This record gives sequence, C-alpha cells and structure tokens, in this order.
Amino acid sequence: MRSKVIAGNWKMNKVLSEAEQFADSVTGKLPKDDNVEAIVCAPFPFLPSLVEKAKGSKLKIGAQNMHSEDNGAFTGEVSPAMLHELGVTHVVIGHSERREQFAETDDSVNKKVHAAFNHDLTPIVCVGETLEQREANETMSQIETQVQKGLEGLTDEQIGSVIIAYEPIWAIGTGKSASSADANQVCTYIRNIVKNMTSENIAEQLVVQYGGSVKPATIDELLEQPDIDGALVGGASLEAESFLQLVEAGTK
Ligand SMILES: O=C[C@H](O)COP(=O)(O)O
Repeated sequence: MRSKVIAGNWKMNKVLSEAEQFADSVTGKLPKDDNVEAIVCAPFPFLPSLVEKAKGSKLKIGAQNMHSEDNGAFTGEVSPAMLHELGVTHVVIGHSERREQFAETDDSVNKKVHAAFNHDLTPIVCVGETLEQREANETMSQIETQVQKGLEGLTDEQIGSVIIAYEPIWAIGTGKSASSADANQVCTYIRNIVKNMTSENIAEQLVVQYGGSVKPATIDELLEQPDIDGALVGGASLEAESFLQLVEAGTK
C-alpha cells in the first residue's frame, strides 16, 4: 500500500523565527503512523535550522526549487548538492508559479528531476492545467505532455519514487478546490501515463498528490479517492495546527 504524503509548500512566507516556532510546535505532535509522511518545503534561508529541528522527528524538510547544475556561474542559484549536504530530502520542481513567473519549461523541469536523483533528493514534480486549458478540454493533453517530458530518461525505479503533484492552476490560492472526483480523475490519468512509460507495478508505487486550496475541512474527501495519495498544500500549511490536522488526515 502507498503511504500518504502531506507536503507543505510555504512559498515566500514567514521569517526564520516563525519557521523555527512552527517546527518547535509540530515535531513532537506528528502522528507516529508509518503510513503517512510529513514534509515542509521551506525557503532556502530556513533549511539548515529546520533540518536541525526536525532531527529525530517524523518531519522531513524540502526545498521549493533548485538549479539543475552541480555548481558554476549561476548567481543567486542553489545547487542540488548544497541541498543534499544540508540534509534536505525533497525538492519541489516545476511549480506552476515557477513555470509562469520564472520561465521554467518541461525541459528545465526534466533536467532538475535528473539532478535531484543524482543527489538523492526526491523530486515533487508539479503538473497542472490553466482554467483556459480546462475549459478547452485540454487538461489531459497538457498533463500528459508535462508528465512525459518531465520524467523523460528516468529509470523505472526512479519514476517509481517520484512524487507527482497534480495542481490545477485555477485552484491554487483561490479557495476553489477541484472536486475530489475531478482531482481523482486526473490523478488516475497520471498513473496511467506512468503505467505506459514503465514496466509492471511501477505505476502502483507512484505517489500522486493533489494540490490547490486544500484545507483541513476538505482533505478527508480528497484522500478517500483511490488515486490521490496525499496533498501539496500552500496556505493551509503555514499554521502548525492546520498542518498537523492535514497530516493526521493521512492516518485515517
Ligand atoms: O504548492 C502548493 C499549491 O500551490 C497550493 O497552494 P494553496 O494550497 O495555497 O492553494
């Protein structure tokens, strides 16, 4: 059985003291259940302190982006090796905000996914359609392109350990979540794309999350769906109490 994976994506929020307070509030209270994983993907300056505070707890710490190269003349960038040495375990790749505002493409996403595996980081690969694409019935073709290109050239074993986050762009930060049935339909489709790219059983290992206005009040219904294995959560992951409720939902 696949574990449920609840990942908070703090985006560009909090200052270090608030991040540390959050870690102090949640680390001792996370459920011991092995069937749920809890991750916080935080801004770069918080990572060393959060990794330290999460030691010995169930909380894992992720980054929200990285460069695909190991090092070089890339002013302002952070490499996968830097993240790995800090003790970061996960990295969000290709979030729609990065695709839209920082010109990330399926090609750069693919390079970063390979780089993540080269440095023992688990990539959380974001895919999703705009409202215009949904209304034009282009959701599935958009998702198919993003998944196929994003995972191109990976081994079956690597594909089986990727986390894919399905995040319809119109649902992000809008308070307007996809219905659980609609979200599940796309997550099933993602699993089928991966089934066609890999050998037997790999797609069954794949963790597919839903993201987009997930709240403690809506997570149960989402996690009851057969192909939704967790959530990538922005706003509702910022408060310790709400994050704990989301992770608790993964134990049910
Ligand atoms: O990465 C997280 C998503 O962009 C969802 O953000 P949200 O939960 O604030 O809608």
